[in-house]
Amino acid sequence: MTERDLIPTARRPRPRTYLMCAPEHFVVEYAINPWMDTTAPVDTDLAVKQWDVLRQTMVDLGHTVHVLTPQAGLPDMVFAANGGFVVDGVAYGAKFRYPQRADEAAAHRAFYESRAEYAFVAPTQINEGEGDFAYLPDAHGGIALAGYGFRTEPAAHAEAAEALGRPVISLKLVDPRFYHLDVALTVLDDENIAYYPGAFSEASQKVIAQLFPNAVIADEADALAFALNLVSDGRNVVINTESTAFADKLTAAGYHPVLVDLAELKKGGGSVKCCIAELRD
Ligand SMILES: CN(C)C(=N)NCCC[C@H](N)C(=O)O
Repeated sequence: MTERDLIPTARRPRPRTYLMCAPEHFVVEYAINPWMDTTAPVDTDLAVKQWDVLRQTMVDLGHTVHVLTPQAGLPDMVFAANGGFVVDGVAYGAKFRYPQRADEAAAHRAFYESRAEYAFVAPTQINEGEGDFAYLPDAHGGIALAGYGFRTEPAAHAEAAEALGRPVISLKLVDPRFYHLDVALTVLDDENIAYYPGAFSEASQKVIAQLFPNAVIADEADALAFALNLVSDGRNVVINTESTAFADKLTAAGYHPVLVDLAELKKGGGSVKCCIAELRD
């Protein structure tokens, strides 16, 4: 028996393909979420160094990382998870809520359209990609979870269901500090999640509890540390260094946390997951 045989099947790592974009032009010059303070200094060089450690960490874990070319004038482009939602090679494109980020959508679209393995579906409804969509291939036959309330329109959930041919469960976000689904809920493996209940309406809390009775529960302090803005390959969970308390909860649940410092990018209102789109092809 090998060490791998001792890991429950659901918690075995699976090699993934990711899309990232270096924060070469990262600054906080507008405020479109409660974390952004245009008066606080930002060290762009430090942001690039921290991002590169994250990119290298994903490569060292055995994953494939594609990178987009960063564009001047698009300081939030580092948050590449917002550019689309890809399931089984179908890339449902993003349509950003705020004009400051609108031009990022074209860069993501060009990436998908340049690669034969993806079929791009242009959105008509406002949606911020994996910021508000998550996918679990082995839960309930393969379902997407989708947030609304701050950024993505509920109509985009129906559009995504039509584009991807998967059920999409709409969940209402109610706390502006957790303005995207991916700062309130995360996919840990192909069938289970972690989430902070207080970020959701009472009705949505009931929906999540019914679908995921074994979910790992985060508290407010975990959520404020952006602990849920993590990326898991099913076993290795890449999470920011501020989230040690939640990392301990993940270890207790059988996962393997890998800590990465992304403090500079938190000034833009994002962390690990925001920087990484998963390309499920
Ligand atoms: C998962 N992702 C991508 C996020 N949660 N995104 C962070 C976006 C931050 C940006 N300043 C904004 O407010 O749009």
